[in-house]
Amino acid sequence: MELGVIGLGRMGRIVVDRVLEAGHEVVVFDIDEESVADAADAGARPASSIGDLAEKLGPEKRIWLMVPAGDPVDAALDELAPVLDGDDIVVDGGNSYFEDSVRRAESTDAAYLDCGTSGGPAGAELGFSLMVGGPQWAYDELVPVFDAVATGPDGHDRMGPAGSGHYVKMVHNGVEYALMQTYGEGFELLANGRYDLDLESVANTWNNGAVIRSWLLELCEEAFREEGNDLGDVADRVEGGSTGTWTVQEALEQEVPVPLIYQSLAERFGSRADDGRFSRRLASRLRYGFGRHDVPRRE
Ligand SMILES: NC(=O)C1=CN([C@@H]2O[C@H](COP(=O)(O)OP(=O)(O)OC[C@H]3O[C@@H](n4cnc5c(N)ncnc54)[C@H](O)[C@@H]3O)[C@@H](O)[C@H]2O)C=CC1
Ligand SMILES: O=C(CO)[C@H](O)[C@H](O)COP(=O)(O)O
Repeated sequence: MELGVIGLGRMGRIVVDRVLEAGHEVVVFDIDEESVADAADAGARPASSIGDLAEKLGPEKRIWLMVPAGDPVDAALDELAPVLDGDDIVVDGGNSYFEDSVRRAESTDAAYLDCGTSGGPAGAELGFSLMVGGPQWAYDELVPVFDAVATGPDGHDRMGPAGSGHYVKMVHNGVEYALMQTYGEGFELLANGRYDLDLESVANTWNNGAVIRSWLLELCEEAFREEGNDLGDVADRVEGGSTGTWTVQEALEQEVPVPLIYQSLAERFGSRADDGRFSRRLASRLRYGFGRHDVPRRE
């Protein structure tokens, strides 16, 4: 299969490498010329514009968008619109708002797959977890690509119609916020409690057989190992927040109580007052662990 990939940042580049590794052809474009040149060095065919990428793909186009959510997705779709028809397939693998994905699916001539992607840049070696929404035929057609990008055949599935992939990913991120918050609170109590504890050792011990073992807890262990028991100069400030805000808004609309997810989001907003909370500094460091997001550092 031949896949066009638009957006070659932390995530898009992993999509390219994994699809190439599985033996498929990849045509790439990014507004950053250096990223295109790097991907070409790795074996992809470079394109000089979105139009050029579409031309290189030939009549049945399979295109994966991995650009930041919001305007860049609409901008890419606007440029693709003149060359897309009903035999083509566009995947949006970013963290788009699900209602935007429903709108885009309705207004795009191609079959549109909204694909929630979890695993972050740290998941490059293992592969991602992919939550896909959209037409069944388009999902079936792209199974070889999803097999390559995900951990394997079990690492992806079709959730339902348009929007459902990004809806499931939105809720996933709400859960992610709450898990990070609860690990942060537990370690904050241990750090300020009555014993002088080695937190890396605690995390390591918990990760070996404890009920609360998890990948996020492994990333806690990594954070203590790399930053020190007191998290060194990691600042008390957690960025991000859009997907968690959507989760809470949707929960309010559906009248489903999600107090832990809301509280985790509120803690992030509260962190921007810079009052030195340990739990938030750990959450910030964990975002680097799985997402390679920048860690704000103390002066
Ligand atoms: N980093 C993470 O942990 C995860 C990120 N995502 C989502 O994946 C998407 C991409 O994220 P990252 O790779 O982390 O972002 P990134 O900022 O590392 O990469 C985005 C790339 O898109 C390119 N770009 C921007 N506008 C463009 C346009 N109009 N045409 C072509 N290229 C354009 C940029 O030059 C950049 O190379 C986002 O929606 C993000 O929320 C999803 C899961 C995990
Ligand atoms: O989707 C992700 C992980 O699953 C991304 O890392 C996302 O950026 C996390 O959300 P936030 O930036 O709000 O912390």
